[in-house]
Amino acid sequence: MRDLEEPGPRPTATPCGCVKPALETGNLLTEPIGYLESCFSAKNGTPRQPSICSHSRACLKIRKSIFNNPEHSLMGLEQFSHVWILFVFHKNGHLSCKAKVQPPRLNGAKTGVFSTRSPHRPNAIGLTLAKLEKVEGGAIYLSGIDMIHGTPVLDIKPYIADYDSPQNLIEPFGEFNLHTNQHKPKTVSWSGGKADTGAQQQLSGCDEPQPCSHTEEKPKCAEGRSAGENDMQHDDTARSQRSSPKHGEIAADLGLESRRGQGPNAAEQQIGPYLLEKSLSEEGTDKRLRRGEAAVVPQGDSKEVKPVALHCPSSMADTAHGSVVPAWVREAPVATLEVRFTPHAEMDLGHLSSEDIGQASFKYFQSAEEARRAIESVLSADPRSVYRRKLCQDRLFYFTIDMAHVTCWFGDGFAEVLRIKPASEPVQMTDPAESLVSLGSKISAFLV
Ligand SMILES: C[S@@+](CC[C@H](N)C(=O)[O-])C[C@H]1O[C@@H](n2cnc3c(N)ncnc32)[C@H](O)[C@@H]1O
Repeated sequence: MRDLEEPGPRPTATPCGCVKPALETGNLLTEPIGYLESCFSAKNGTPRQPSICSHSRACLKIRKSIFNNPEHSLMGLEQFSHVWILFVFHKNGHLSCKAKVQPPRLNGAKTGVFSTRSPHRPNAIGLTLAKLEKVEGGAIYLSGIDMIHGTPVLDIKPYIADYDSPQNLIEPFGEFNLHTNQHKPKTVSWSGGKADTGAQQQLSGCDEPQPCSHTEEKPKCAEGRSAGENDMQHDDTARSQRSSPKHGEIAADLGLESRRGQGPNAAEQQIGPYLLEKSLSEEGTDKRLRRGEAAVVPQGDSKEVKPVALHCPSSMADTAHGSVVPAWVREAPVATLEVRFTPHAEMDLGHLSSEDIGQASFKYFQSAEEARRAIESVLSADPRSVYRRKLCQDRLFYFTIDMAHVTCWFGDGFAEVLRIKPASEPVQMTDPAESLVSLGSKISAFLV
């Protein structure tokens, strides 16, 4: 055990001088199993979590350099409705990360990187639960994704609710004691069902917002920041930092959005750091947090998430489906936005989906309606960074989805699409030879 924890410049060398294989020391040399073809071409406008846009589409072709017969590796996968996709945040821009980050949902406040889904982490690995639309040969077709085009994918694993969802981990008879060969009454367990609204209200009652103290200088507005990025500063640069990040360019997000009618509820299946302790004999009456501290979401900038004493039941935001998440995850600072299209944008959308000669048409979406719904989902979740939301409110916002380059602006409680033009530059694959979706070859059979 000591070996594992010993720091040093040569992690593969053991005290006796022999060199351990890289795998044993955790120094895994990864090779992408494929590069994702996604309807999102850039970070800007890409949903923060897959649940935000169930219409989003992607496909992944297993590379022949991984398996001679890629289709063999996908055998049986078609029997699953959802898959976990492990991938590399290859467009992070730098390899550094900070111990504390500012996820958009915290509106400028900081929290530990490991309590977030920030792309900027010691190992830039992302995890997305996507809907598996179909398996075809050596390729899989996905929907409900939050990765950009060209994302290197490291692994695919089937989603298995029995293993992956805490609600299925309840031990109805309590823990089994190996020594006594008996079950003992449970002291640590899950509620296993939705907490009643009254309880939830009571639980959130303690989450008093902290006073706002905005002390930072107003920075200059910069275009092209990603949905997950903001310009607030971070501290505690990771020891693994390998290159200097541009100041304040660290993105952060948690983005555990509740699902909108799509597959398993990822938000509700997150195991938060706070376990619910509930004695079986006191069911429904005594809910206490057992481990760690829960968070209060400050409403101002540059604040850290304030820990709340364990005995305060209101620090626990939700016990839905046997998992617990802090209040700030659910109570986002930004409400869902109403999405409007100007008549001009409506016309643009019609043109874009028409099959007129010379007119670009969608590659991932089957109809203008589907594209519209995808655009609506992206915008209603407010894809802007905290920085843009607060300091560049009046700026136009652009993003590209499939073949559509969308221009919009944000007002109080709404987003309005002004123009939808054909994207000028077709999305390039990291490895163009691997491309499944080439221009002009619309994957109309996507959802067949
Ligand atoms: C907050 S992360 C969450 C990703 C994943 N669901 C997770 O929890 O690990 C999603 C954001 O990462 C960014 N992103 C997506 N693909 C990326 C890539 N290949 N490289 C860098 N950033 C990426 C986009 O801005 C997107 O909004």
